[in-house]
Amino acid sequence: MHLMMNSAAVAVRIEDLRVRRGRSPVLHGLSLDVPRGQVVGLLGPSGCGKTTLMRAIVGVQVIQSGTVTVLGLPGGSAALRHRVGYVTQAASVYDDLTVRQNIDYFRRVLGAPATDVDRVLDATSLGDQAGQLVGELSGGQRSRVSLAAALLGSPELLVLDEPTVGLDPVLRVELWELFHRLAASGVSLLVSSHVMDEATRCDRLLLMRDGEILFDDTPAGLLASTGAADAESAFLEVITRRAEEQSAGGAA
Ligand SMILES: Nc1ncnc2c1ncn2[C@@H]1O[C@H](COP(=O)(O)OP(=O)(O)OP(=O)(O)O)[C@@H](O)[C@H]1O
Repeated sequence: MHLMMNSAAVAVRIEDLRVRRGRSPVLHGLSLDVPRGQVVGLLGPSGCGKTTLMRAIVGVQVIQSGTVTVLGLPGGSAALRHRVGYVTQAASVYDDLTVRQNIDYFRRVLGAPATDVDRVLDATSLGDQAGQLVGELSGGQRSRVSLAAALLGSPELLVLDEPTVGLDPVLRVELWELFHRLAASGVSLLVSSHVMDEATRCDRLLLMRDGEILFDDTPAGLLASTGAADAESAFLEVITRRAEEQSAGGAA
């Protein structure tokens, strides 16, 4: 059962959300809260619906039914445009501009202060690449340019779709440190991953499978409630229990 938090403490509230993509139902009536000022991990296998859920939160996904409330407003409201940062899996940056030119371009579009450029380059450890063309960067560096652009204007909610894919372990650790620094300053983050060892880096976890949230608690809560030694085995245990519940429900 989904337990509701006090709405002032919630950055995102989703109630009974159903989404179809093409002819297939992808999200089957899911409900969840993302608390403010925390790093919430959205973990689940490829194709389970993580991107679809994130698209619904940022307001670019047509929904079938249910409600999505973001920072107290309906998801996708014009008033949220500058308050929510979204980074998709494909880096949306210009290859023929340098890192700094890209960031400065997005800063002007947003109307963010000029001082933001160095702040976001610094936060994403891109200072040394500032003068390089984005087309000449590695995949991990390119995705950090997208993340830097999303930090412009200091959004209150960051929705990050697999931001650590393709990064080496040192950069992954640095990015998670950045996420926690942002959370400590009051930013709410929803970060998707299909790498289960990232689960322990989150304040809270949403485990997703086949368009459903199977688990919503802290990493410590996940290990305690399953008795598993690591997040990967815990997820498998959650899946097994869910399958048992379903077959018991079906048999009743
Ligand atoms: N444009 C689309 N049209 C129809 N179906 C789609 C479309 N995009 C995604 N789907 C389907 O929706 C389901 C959920 O996809 P989604 O991209 O949300 O999953 P995901 O968990 O983010 O996966 P990944 O980790 O691989 O990115 C999949 O079954 C996918 O085939």
